[in-house]
Amino acid sequence: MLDQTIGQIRPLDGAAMAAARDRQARLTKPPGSLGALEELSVRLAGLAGACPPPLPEPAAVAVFAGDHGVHAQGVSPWPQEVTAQMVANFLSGGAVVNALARQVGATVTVIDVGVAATLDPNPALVIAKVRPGTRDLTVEPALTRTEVLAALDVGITTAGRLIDGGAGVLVTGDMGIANTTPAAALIAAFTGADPATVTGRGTGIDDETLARKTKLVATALAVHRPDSADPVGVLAAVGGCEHAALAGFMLAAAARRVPVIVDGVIALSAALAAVALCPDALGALVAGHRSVEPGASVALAHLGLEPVLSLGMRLGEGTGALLAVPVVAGAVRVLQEVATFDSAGVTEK
Ligand SMILES: Cc1cc2ncn([C@H]3O[C@H](COP(=O)(O)O)[C@@H](O)[C@H]3O)c2cc1C
Ligand SMILES: O=C(O)c1cccnc1
Repeated sequence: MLDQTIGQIRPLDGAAMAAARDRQARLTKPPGSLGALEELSVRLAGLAGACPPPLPEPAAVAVFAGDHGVHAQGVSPWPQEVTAQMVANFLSGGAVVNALARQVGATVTVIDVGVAATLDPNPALVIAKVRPGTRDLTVEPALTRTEVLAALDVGITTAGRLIDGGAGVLVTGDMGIANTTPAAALIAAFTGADPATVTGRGTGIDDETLARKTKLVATALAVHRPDSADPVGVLAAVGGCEHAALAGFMLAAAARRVPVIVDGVIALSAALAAVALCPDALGALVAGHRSVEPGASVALAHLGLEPVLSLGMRLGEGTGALLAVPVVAGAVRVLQEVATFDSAGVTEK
């Protein structure tokens, strides 16, 4: 599915982007007065191949859940069983992602792509477990290449289902205790940044644990020497099931020319993998927010994306990206509905 998906991804449509720029200049407002909304509307026109593009709604967030062998190294203050417990919380509607999804009218889909525990059957849970938790990336590859391809397929299938079900914009979500460690390793591998500049406190670790976590990321890179020209190999060496699934999810959105709002450091590490697999996938990505996790800013800079929001958030689950949904929709609605100087009879300067 990966090759087929990548084969469908095309660059942004230059004519639609030019039409959107031209229209932004004729709307009844001083040119440039909508700041980043204007360039956002231009990109969305380029993605849709139409000016104006369709409203990016309804939104659908997919929360990919997985566990991590590196948890055994004490990189997170939280026990591994919290991953499965939070999945149950998502399914009963009690997590932050559920509240914020309700706020913006988004559906929440939860996918077990690699949770260690066997989860109770629930009609609302998609079980697509590639393996029950990854291997410890500080001693051996976290995943095999075959497992990475399977997880990429889970993301591709999920995006396809949501788009077929009518979603106009996709939102990335993640759950996996310890998953900021593989995220940091992926960001270092794809950007070449130093482990110390990309490793952060995750759910809230003390100075001593942060120093150890940073060393573990450096060890993983030294053990595997991941080659950024081989993104599947990088995901296998130092990634996770949810990271790979998120990369597939973004690629499938790009293939279907549907925007995908990217959440925090886990999603951004996956975005680096997606763009390494297919550079034109970048056109479909909207950075929802700037997580305070340091690797997030390194990844954003590498991708050349300016986030919509900056709220000092560091939760994951898709929460920051969900809050950006109305802003992204607003950028399109302006292009669709605002009168031009000509049509409204407003005098230009
Ligand atoms: C109750 C709870 C809810 C969460 N929701 C998202 N995360 C976030 O924190 C985890 C990553 O941080 P670290 O690498 O430090 O473990 C992931 O599960 C991520 O989604 C949560 C974490 C916890 C504890
Ligand atoms: O950036 C994030 O999304 C994030 C940060 C810390 C822990 N979990 C997620």
